[in-house]
Amino acid sequence: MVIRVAAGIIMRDDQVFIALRSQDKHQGGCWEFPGGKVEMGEEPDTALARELAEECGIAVQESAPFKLIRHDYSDKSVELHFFLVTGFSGEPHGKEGQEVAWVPRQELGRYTFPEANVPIVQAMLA
Ligand SMILES: Nc1nc2c([nH]c(=O)n2[C@@H]2O[C@H](COP(=O)(O)OP(=O)(O)OP(=O)(O)O)[C@@H](O)[C@H]2O)c(=O)[nH]1
Ligand SMILES: [Mg+2]
Repeated sequence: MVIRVAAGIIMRDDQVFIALRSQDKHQGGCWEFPGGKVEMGEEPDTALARELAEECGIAVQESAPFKLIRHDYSDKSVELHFFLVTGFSGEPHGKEGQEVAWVPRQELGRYTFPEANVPIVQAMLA
């Protein structure tokens, strides 16, 4: 079974907002682009808006599909719909208590992301 996920690369100026996945989660201890599972019958962009409101307390106003990545971890397979989020209201924060950071795009390589995110980080560094 493939798990569909929507995740947002939240950008302001040349900085990207990332969050730390808690240890008890899949890929815990890795940094992530905030987001979560697409529910049954839901569109990825709707899931994105819902998840970013829940996890970061923002309302998405401008987003565009960026990359679709299929990845098989040893324990699960994911289909990640990454969106570039360039317009939002509210100030992104760790609404669920997660550690967060604004990172200059060129410095994303210093953070450990899940394996599936490697092409995303590479694209951001290019
Ligand atoms: N949000 C997010 N998930 C990612 C990224 N990269 C990546 O491989 N994933 C994987 O995608 C899956 C979805 O993640 P999630 O745990 O955020 O889902 P969720 O918010 O609905 O969480 P929940 O099930 O704990 O309520 C996880 O298996 C996670 O490891 C990423 O950049 N952002
Ligand atoms: Mg999540």
